[in-house]
Amino acid sequence: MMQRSDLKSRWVVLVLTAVILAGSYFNYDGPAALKAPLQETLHLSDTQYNLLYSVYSFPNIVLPLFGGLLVDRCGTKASLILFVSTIVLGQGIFAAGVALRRYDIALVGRTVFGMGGESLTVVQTTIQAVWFQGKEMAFAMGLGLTVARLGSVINDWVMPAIYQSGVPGLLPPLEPASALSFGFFITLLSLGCALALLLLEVRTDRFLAAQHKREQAQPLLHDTAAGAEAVVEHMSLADIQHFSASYWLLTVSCVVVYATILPFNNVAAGVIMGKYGVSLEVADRLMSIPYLIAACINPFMGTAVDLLGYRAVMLTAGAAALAAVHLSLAWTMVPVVLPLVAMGLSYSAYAAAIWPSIALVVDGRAMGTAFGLTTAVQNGGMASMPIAVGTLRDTTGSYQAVEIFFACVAMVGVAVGVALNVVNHRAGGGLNRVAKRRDALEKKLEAVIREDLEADSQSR
Ligand SMILES: NCCCC[C@H](NC(=O)[C@@H](N)CC(=O)O)C(=O)O
Repeated sequence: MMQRSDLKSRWVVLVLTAVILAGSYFNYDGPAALKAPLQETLHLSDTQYNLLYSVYSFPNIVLPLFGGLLVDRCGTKASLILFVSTIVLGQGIFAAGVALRRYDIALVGRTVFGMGGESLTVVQTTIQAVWFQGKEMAFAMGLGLTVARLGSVINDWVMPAIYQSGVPGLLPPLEPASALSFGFFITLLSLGCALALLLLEVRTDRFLAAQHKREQAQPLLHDTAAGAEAVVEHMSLADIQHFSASYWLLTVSCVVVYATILPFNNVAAGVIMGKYGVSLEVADRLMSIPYLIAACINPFMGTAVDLLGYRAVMLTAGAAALAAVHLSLAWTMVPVVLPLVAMGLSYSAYAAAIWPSIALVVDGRAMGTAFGLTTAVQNGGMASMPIAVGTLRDTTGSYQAVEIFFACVAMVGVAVGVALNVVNHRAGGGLNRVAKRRDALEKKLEAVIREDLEADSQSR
């Protein structure tokens, strides 16, 4: 039966989903690019400024799970429009709050933005998984992540520039709300792409339904259907208990390994300055190396995964390399560029393997819930990591203990990866096989069954 992944329009879907997420990542990092002007304009302490990020993160320890359930129950189309509209609304409220010099309104804006932001990642990943299943899934997810991360990088350049010069005739200079209003226009661009995607999905539904009808009209498929209607079961929270051991191991791996990458970025400048004695400006530039490297090579890592498989091996190797990176930052004085480049490579390898793996170990109707649950648990890890890191740094007075801690967490990721390889091997080793080959095998099997049924119906 023809599927979405057989259609050429999947490449349009890839572009649209990538731009949608880039709009979200662009605005997530908005406060960081405008830290000083925001603190000055709204008279914010460091704690109040950090709260702009905490109110984004904390609800997301739970929300993406329900976001994912919504994706499975109501479909990707409705969920996509809902989550993109939520980030538009959130960014609008945030910009208005800053324009009105109302910190409370700004906080409400960031909270609403967060309610859409992470669930948007879930629906975006689900859409890519559906459109690229058995095809170039890891490449598509890698390219999507690259574009999204570019959204963060562009934000770092564009926001301060708009703050300085405004937009002639439209937005006044030296006003943080101007830059944030520009961010609001970017969310409108995401909404435009979401609407275009909605149209494409509706047309695709019609096309595939017509195609399906035509296939059912063939005598063979009358036989297989035997007059029975396909039952579409709806996903419920209780169905989570049926997720496989591989899924749970992937989720634990995602929490621990991501906890050694993204939260490291928050303290990277401090680690580099403390250890190598460079200025804040130099440390800021150096700390962008891992994300830049990852952004450049994500699509290639994705292609490697699509062509070779070895997902479980790759995510275990990624965790091991991250442990080595953190140990070298704790105990050696190698030029700092080396561990930072190695971190970018390992992050990219890990990300290329983990997200497509989740799509492979769950049933299609549970995909949104599975991505949602993993994202929710992952956010739990990322919300608690800064607290652990801050406490370690305050009690020991140095970043060495922090780096050893990061390395230990990465080693837990290695142990989970080894367990995943064993469990998955016992279950047939699907994670380490090439998805295309699985697809081909399934098609071969389908053809054999089809031939059998045809022979059967002729002999009757
Ligand atoms: N299509 C996969 C998208 C996930 C990419 C991943 N993002 C996350 O894990 C987010 N849930 C958390 C975050 O962005 O902070 C990434 O590697 O950025």
